[in-house]
Amino acid sequence: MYKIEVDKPIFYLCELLKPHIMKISIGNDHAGTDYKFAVSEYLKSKNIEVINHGTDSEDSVDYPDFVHPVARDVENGEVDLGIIICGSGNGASMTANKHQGIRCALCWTKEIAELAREHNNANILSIPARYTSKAQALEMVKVFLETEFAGGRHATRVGKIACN
Ligand SMILES: O=C(CO)[C@H](O)[C@H](O)[C@H](O)COP(=O)(O)O
Repeated sequence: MYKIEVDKPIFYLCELLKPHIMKISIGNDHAGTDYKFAVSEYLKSKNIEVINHGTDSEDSVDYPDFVHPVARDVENGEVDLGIIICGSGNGASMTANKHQGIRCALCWTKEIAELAREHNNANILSIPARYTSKAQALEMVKVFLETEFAGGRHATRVGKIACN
């Protein structure tokens, strides 16, 4: 029986070189407040710093007011990724994608969230709180943070998204 010894120094070096998601910007409208708190708690449990742009209440608000700050954080490189949460996710992702440096993905399954990172190098996840469970939302956040962009043929395509 052959026992494969993982060469420890190399193994740990590879782990160290993996991009660590250390800071996330998050924003939501009144339909996403409850989910925002659950997501924030999850992120903090993973030692990820959370920049919370609100809203923190369930009083009716206008989602662009809470999405633009997240998009600015991401495109300015102040955070690693962004998360926006509202009822359908549509208005929030439309708002975020108005920003030049943003590729915001509206996701409703963990598979779609995984592909948003792997194939599209998405840098903001838009969560439809009224159409996913909290468990699904947390699964999507987990896979969104853990999945790296595959590059290759996908990089060529992502490079063609921007229109002047
Ligand atoms: O599209 C939206 C914003 O991204 C969301 O679905 C909003 O949460 C929704 O439009 C809010 O609707 P409400 O009737 O004012 O609660």
